[in-house]
Amino acid sequence: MTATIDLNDGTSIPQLGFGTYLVPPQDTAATVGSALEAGYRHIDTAQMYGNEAEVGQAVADSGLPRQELYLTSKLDNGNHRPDDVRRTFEESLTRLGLERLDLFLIHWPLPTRYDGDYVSTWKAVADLIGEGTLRSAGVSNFEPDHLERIIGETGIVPAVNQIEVHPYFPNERAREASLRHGIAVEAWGPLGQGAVLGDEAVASIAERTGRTPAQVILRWHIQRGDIVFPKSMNRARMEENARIFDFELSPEDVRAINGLDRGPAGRGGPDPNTFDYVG
Ligand SMILES: NC(=O)C1=CN([C@@H]2O[C@H](COP(=O)(O)OP(=O)(O)OC[C@H]3O[C@@H](n4cnc5c(N)ncnc54)[C@H](OP(=O)(O)O)[C@@H]3O)[C@@H](O)[C@H]2O)C=CC1
Ligand SMILES: O=C(O)C(=O)[C@@H](O)[C@H](O)C(=O)CO
Repeated sequence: MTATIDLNDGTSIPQLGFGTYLVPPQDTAATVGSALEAGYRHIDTAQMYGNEAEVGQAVADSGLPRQELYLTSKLDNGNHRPDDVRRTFEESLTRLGLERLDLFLIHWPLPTRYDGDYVSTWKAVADLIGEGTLRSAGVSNFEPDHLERIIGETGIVPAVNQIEVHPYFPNERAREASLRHGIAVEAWGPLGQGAVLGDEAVASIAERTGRTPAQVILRWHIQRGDIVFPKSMNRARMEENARIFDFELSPEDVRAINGLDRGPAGRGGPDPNTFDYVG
């Protein structure tokens, strides 16, 4: 169903996955189960989403061999203190019913919290590698300055940076800073959390190519080399979002979608420089 992307630590990740933000816990086992049936093998969750246990339930119920699956979770904003990193990572493993996670990310840098000390948090996350319980360590919502600090002060380069990326907010500064360090880019909100789906330019490309707007947008991401995990609670849309490896956008279509960039106004989510929410 999908291509894979090689990470800088020698592992690889399926380029297409399934997102679980705002999938309520009571619906998660069925929704993720449906995504696994539809062929998804990469699931993105987070401590913050409150649905790790139900993701784990879907994985167990699927009967799929563990090595066929790629599972990511993220450190919640209240768990940045180094002592809390290991403890809550182990709690995530327990909730997920796993012996090993494929990827664990610092969810937000929280530069205005914990005295701005996300460097110690990064060191604690990276230290989890090598104990057999985590394959790859990364970050999320890290801006160029945050990346420079953690790499400069620890010498450890994250495997991925999961950032907001979509046609209205291609986030080129953070994307290029990541790629310059060999850090793979995971595009969260690849459909602009729904906002890009009604775009006229996208609709006209969709009509001409016989695809849907979601497929056109997701294909644009794939051709850029970004890792995506669209979320849908609808089985038909899950299947639609996965049928993106049997066509190609022309250079003209790619240029037209690149032209939808709205600059900073296109950002749909919080600004990582100021976001300091701790639940
Ligand atoms: N690291 C971070 O800070 C963040 C990470 N994420 C991760 O990224 C994932 C993806 O981002 P997300 O915020 O969910 O937004 P997406 O860009 O994936 O958009 C999801 C929305 O689009 C709708 N949708 C999906 N497919 C289609 C389709 N084919 N046609 C029409 N509508 C569609 C969904 O509705 P419906 O369910 O009804 O189909 C939902 O409303 C998250 O689920 C999460 O795992 C997200 C935000 C922040
Ligand atoms: O979904 C995530 O992973 C997030 O971090 C966001 O939901 C973020 O917390 C947010 O948008 C809060 O309004």
